[in-house]
Amino acid sequence: MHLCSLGGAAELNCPAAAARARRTWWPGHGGSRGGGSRFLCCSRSLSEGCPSAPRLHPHPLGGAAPSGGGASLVSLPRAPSYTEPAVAEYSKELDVAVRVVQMACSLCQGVQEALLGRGADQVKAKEDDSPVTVADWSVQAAVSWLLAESFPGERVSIVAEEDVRSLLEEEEQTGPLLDSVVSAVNGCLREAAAYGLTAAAPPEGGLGRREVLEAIGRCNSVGGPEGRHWVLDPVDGTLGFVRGDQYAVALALIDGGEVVLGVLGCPNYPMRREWLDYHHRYYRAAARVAPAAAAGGWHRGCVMYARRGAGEAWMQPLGPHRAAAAAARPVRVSTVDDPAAATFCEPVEKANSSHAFAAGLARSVGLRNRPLRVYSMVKYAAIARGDAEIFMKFGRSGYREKIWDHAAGVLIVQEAGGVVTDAGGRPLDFSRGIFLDGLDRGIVACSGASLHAKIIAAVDASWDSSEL
Ligand SMILES: Nc1ncnc2c1ncn2[C@@H]1O[C@H](COP(=O)(O)O)[C@@H](OP(=O)(O)O)[C@H]1O
Ligand SMILES: [Mg+2]
Repeated sequence: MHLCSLGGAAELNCPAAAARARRTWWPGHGGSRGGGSRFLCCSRSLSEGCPSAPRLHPHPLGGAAPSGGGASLVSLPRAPSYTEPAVAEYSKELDVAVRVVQMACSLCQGVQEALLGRGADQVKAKEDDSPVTVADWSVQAAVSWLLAESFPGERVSIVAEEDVRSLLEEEEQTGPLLDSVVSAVNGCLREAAAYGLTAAAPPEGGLGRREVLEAIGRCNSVGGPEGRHWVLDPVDGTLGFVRGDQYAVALALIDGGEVVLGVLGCPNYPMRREWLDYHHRYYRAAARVAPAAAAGGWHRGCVMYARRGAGEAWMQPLGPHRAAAAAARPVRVSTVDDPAAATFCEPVEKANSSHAFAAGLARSVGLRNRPLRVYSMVKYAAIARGDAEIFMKFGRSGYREKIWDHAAGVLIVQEAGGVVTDAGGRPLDFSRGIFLDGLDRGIVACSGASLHAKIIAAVDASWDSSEL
């Protein structure tokens, strides 16, 4: 199946697409019913010789419910089944997940802005000393609520990082916190219509303390090999978040132990690579002086998403649904396979991954570029869209990686054409519950098989002499 571009010469030249457009018009990709859409499914394959078929992939959200801004995703009828069954699988889940992550990113942006203005007293420490903020609990509550309301009648299982107990303990020790969370959650849910999730809007008056606590507490699933489990890291890279730097909102769906869809919201990772080197505070300052440039969206972050087996991954800018979906585009890993030209990513914090071991590997493989040190799963996003070629993580011995720190990013990289395994070259196993148990030494994500093979061989060659 291929797509014809709606509204341009391609569509006019394609009778199959035009006829289908008259019969069943669905905005495959974020357009309104009145026009402005980019894609329309054409039933003729490339081999059947549609003269105008550009080599475009159908957008993965195309087979789901209509995506006009303000429409209720859940209450409107499903799109006609022009997509093949395999392609349509999980399309509603992916559509909802993208909208939910968009809303969560918007919530985070508000909290981060306030946090940077107000200072460190807004940042709390968890039992393991890692930071946590209003955003972590608020996103978890909002996502939990939105998923439950979007899939009524289903038992929605969610594995997520935060828990109610730590929120209540914090409230007891350091003062009012829950009210800030309730207010952030309601602020987020009030935007449901703008993101096309009207059916998931909160009741009049908003959610109360009890409902917010319940929503957070519902995310206590432990995952595993059976059934469906949503996997959420509400704010991945909280240290980056509190420092005004990169962080991610990560949502994945595991079905039968396999990651079947992944959505990664990266609020400070702009759509255009050339803006990457600028700190996001600079974008905001620049946007104030030149609002026209801001309207172009160059300063905003992005949301990436993929569905297992589709062989493609997509990216859209942050923002309400209609505009964001209209600006979506596919992403692909880099084609660089010469180590001398490749860039590798690693965590900023050397406590989270050995910089020394990675530097040794880089030398032995012939990587010459400076490492790209980035907080959070934004590293996976960088690989998926070709901003870097390699991501390596070697935690200290005994550290157990959690599924919410990897599930969404791994799938997006794989579907964008990359390879992700443990450092022994084996696939990551997301079927074992909360932890990525059985992981051999570390995690290696690469844009291609050749670089991946070189890194894996280098790990083997140097592991015994390392202190890991
Ligand atoms: N000692 C450790 N070793 C490896 N990873 C760790 C770690 N301590 C925390 N992490 C994980 O690393 C994540 C941050 O990744 P990175 O270092 O790449 O930015 C944290 O996510 P959270 O910030 O969501 O807690 C946390 O899950
Ligand atoms: Mg995390």
